Parts: sequence; structure tokens; C-alpha cells
Amino acid sequence: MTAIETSGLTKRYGELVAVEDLDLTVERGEIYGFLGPNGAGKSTTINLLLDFLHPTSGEVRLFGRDPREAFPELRRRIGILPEDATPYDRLTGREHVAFTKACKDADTDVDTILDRVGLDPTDADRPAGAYSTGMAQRLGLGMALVGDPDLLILDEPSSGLDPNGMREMRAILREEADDGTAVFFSSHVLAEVDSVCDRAGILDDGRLVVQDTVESLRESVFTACRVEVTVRTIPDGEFGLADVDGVENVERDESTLRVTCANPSVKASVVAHLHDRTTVTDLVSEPASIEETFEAYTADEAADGATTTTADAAMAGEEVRT
Ligand SMILES: Nc1ncnc2c1ncn2[C@@H]1O[C@H](COP(=O)(O)OP(=O)(O)OP(=O)(O)O)[C@@H](O)[C@H]1O
Repeated sequence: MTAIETSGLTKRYGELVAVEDLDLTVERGEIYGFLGPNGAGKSTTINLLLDFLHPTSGEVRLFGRDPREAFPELRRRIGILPEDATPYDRLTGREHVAFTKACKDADTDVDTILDRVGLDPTDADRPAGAYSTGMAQRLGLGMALVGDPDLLILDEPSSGLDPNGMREMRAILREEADDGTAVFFSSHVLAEVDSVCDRAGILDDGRLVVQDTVESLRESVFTACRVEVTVRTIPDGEFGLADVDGVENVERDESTLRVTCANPSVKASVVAHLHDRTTVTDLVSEPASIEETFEAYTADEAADGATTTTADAAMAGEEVRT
């Protein structure tokens, strides 16, 4: 069953188009990653889905219903983790979860929720004002899980979580999806979306520029990577690294070159190129940021002289801006 459906969803602030003509569907049982750089329109989209903002044009349907008419009934079926959710200073973690339970008239067991998100009883009984960012985020996720929602909408859920917390969060999202919940979460961290989502869309300047299964995106879009090479001396002047096939960007400081590559195979060419000109003393490979990935993707499309269509846009016969 379709949990989220938007058609032509648009939000303008005067001249600024925060979300433009967004067509999106998210099914129950799937985890959908909503990727985009800062200011792309992710939070605005979430606020439109939840009827916190009214669209300039277009429509939202949650479980086939117009949220404007169906809240608060729909609200009971939805768990929300807003961006930068700040708990009430004086209420304990336990009281936050109990409060959400009361608001939703849910029969959730508060201790089970606290345990599930990794807040031990001592922490759960402390005022949440003293929580670290990661603990507050765990609490926010716990509140979103109250009432066994059919749809989870999470805005940057991993912000502030350490690697352990991120792993635990991913496991919870997968359990929820396996249980039939639709999970929609926004992120600007590509690796996070890559590791947990079934499908993902990339938003840029308010427009959905790519949307596909993560498996397909991994082959076509999530290929950019970054390599940080430490060298004994950086060769003088232009030494041709930026012209190596597949090199998208080069940054340098005294002894380090940070090179964005269109795909992992380019890393070997980078090292070979440097090997002929200087001594490489260290090499660290890391995932590219969403901005780098997006730049590499759009550069590739442009270089191909491609029709610059994505899977979805191609289906719709639309051209994608680059
Ligand atoms: N109330 C508002 N009035 C005017 N412009 C706004 C308003 N809210 C958001 N915007 C603008 O709309 C665009 C999209 O903002 P939005 O917060 O949705 O982006 P985002 O993808 O969630 O960014 P981030 O990852 O930084 O949270 C931005 O250019 C932002 O400045």
C-alpha cells in the first residue's frame, strides 16, 4: 500500500522555489532515503507532508488521504522525528515517551521503547535537558516509535549519533520496515542512505533530480569517492592531476591532495599519476559527500552529452536540469 504520494508538490517563498513539482511515492515496508545538500528543500518537503506548511500548488496523500482533512486521525499512524528536535529540559526521557504515548492514546510499553533506542533506566530517569545530542536523538527516535506507526518520517535521524548509535538506528529502521512500516528519512549523508535504504531520491534546488533503487543508484550515481593522498612534496604548478580521466576536483594543502574521483577505479590512476612525479607516503580513501557525488554525477552526464535523464524522469519524459 502506498504510504506517501505527492503530485506536483510545490512550495514557493516569494521568488524562491523551495520545492518544485515533486512527484514521490513511498510504499509500506520500504525505507526511502531523501538525499540532498543543505537548502535543497528536504525539511520543507517533510513539513508539507505533515501539513505543517501549505503547498503553493500540488497535492499530498498519506495512505490515500489528504492530510489537511485526515489529521489528527492520521497522526496516530505516523511517527515523526523533526530536525534538531530539542527535548523539554525538565522532563525526563521516560516522561517524554509517556507524554507521546498519552497524546497518541497508544498502548506502547514505555520501558520497551526506552530499551529499544538504548536509553538505560538511569538515563531515562534523568531530566532530558542534560542529555547529549546523541541521547536526545535516541529519545526523539523513541518518541517517533510510540504507537507502532505505519509511517515514520525522520528528518536527519542520525545527526549527533556516534557510529554505534547509527548502527542501532539502522537496525531499528530495518525492523520497522520488515514489519510493514514505510520509513521516509532525509539525510545529507550518502553512506547512510546507501547502507539502509531500499530506494532513494536526490533533491537539488527543490527538484527531484534522481530517484531509483539504491542498488541501481550504487552503479550509476553513488560511485563518486574521495582519496586523500599525502606526498613528500607537491609538484610545482599545474601537474596535470586535474586532467586525469575521472578526476572531478583537486584540493591541496602543504603535503596533502584531496581528490574527488567519479568512480573508485580512478583512484589507481591518481596514484599512478602522482607516483611518476613525487613520493606518495600515505593514502586514505573515503566516501564522497552528497555535494561531491552530485557534482560528479552531473558532470558525467554533461560529459556524455547525455540526454541527462534519470530513471524516473526518463519514464516521465522529462529532462533533468544539470
Ligand atoms: N520560512 C522560509 N522563508 C523563506 N525561505 C525559506 C523558509 N524555509 C525554508 N526556506 C528556504 O527554502 C529552501 C529549502 O530549505 P529547507 O530547509 O527545506 O532545506 P533542507 O534541504 O532541509 O536543508 P538542510 O539540510 O540545511 O536542513 C532554502 O533555500 C531555505 O532558505
